[in-house]
Amino acid sequence: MLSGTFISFEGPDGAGKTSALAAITAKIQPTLGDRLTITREPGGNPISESIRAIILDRANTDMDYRTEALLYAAARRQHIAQTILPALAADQLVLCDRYVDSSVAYQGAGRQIGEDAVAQMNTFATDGLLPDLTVYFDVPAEVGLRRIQAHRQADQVDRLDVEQAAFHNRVRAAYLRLQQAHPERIKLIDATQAPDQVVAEALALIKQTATRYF
Ligand SMILES: Nc1ncnc2c1ncn2[C@@H]1O[C@H](COP(=O)(O)OP(=O)(O)OP(=O)(O)O)[C@@H](O)[C@H]1O
Ligand SMILES: Cc1cn([C@H]2C[C@H](O)[C@@H](COP(=O)(O)O)O2)c(=O)[nH]c1=O
Repeated sequence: MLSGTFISFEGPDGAGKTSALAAITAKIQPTLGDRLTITREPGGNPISESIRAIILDRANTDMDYRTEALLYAAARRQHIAQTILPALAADQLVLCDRYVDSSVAYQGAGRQIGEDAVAQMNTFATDGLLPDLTVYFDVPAEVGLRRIQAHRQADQVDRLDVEQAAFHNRVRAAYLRLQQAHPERIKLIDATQAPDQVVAEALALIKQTATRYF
């Protein structure tokens, strides 16, 4: 029985998910202690982090798009089995930086494999496990890319960050379609706002869904 609460953070590159997650963790960790699991995709455990390194390595320019989609799904399956399910079974609040919506947006729309095909392929990996809440950090693609270029060292920019603007525009458009298709699960935040406001709105959504932890 999975009694915990599962919340994912989604958005285009540079939307501010990772910094918001760090700020939220600093605010709620003192209260929640070991009832809180913070994790990310691809990654979250040694096997999935190893797959992440292969996927994001800028040297892997010849990776086939379906190979890429399958590697994300493989990392996800391991993450679910080894990290997410045990945490939910232990009644924890799980906050995850990216999950299956990333595959639909990046591989389905960005790589143009097909959003339905990627969603279907991932039902095998997830066995139908979806977040109770997805906080979608919405920014125009060029805003996210400008942030990344302004703040990251050249060696921190990965294989997907260096994709062309058209790719990132397709990713953002797919996220907006997902949000419109699943408004009860996916809640949109205007992530062009100041960081403190973005964090306050994300935390309010988390508290609404995970009431009993606060
Ligand atoms: N609301 C904001 N306004 C301006 N800059 C921001 C905001 N939020 C985050 N940033 C800055 O933008 C950059 C990207 O933020 P962050 O790494 O949190 O984004 P991300 O969504 O996790 O990106 P990625 O998915 O590419 O890892 C960082 O340098 C961060 O300080
Ligand atoms: C889970 C997932 C991620 N991606 C992409 C999105 C980002 O460009 C990178 C992950 O890096 P981050 O800095 O940790 O956000 O991978 C993807 O294309 N498909 C996925 O399923």
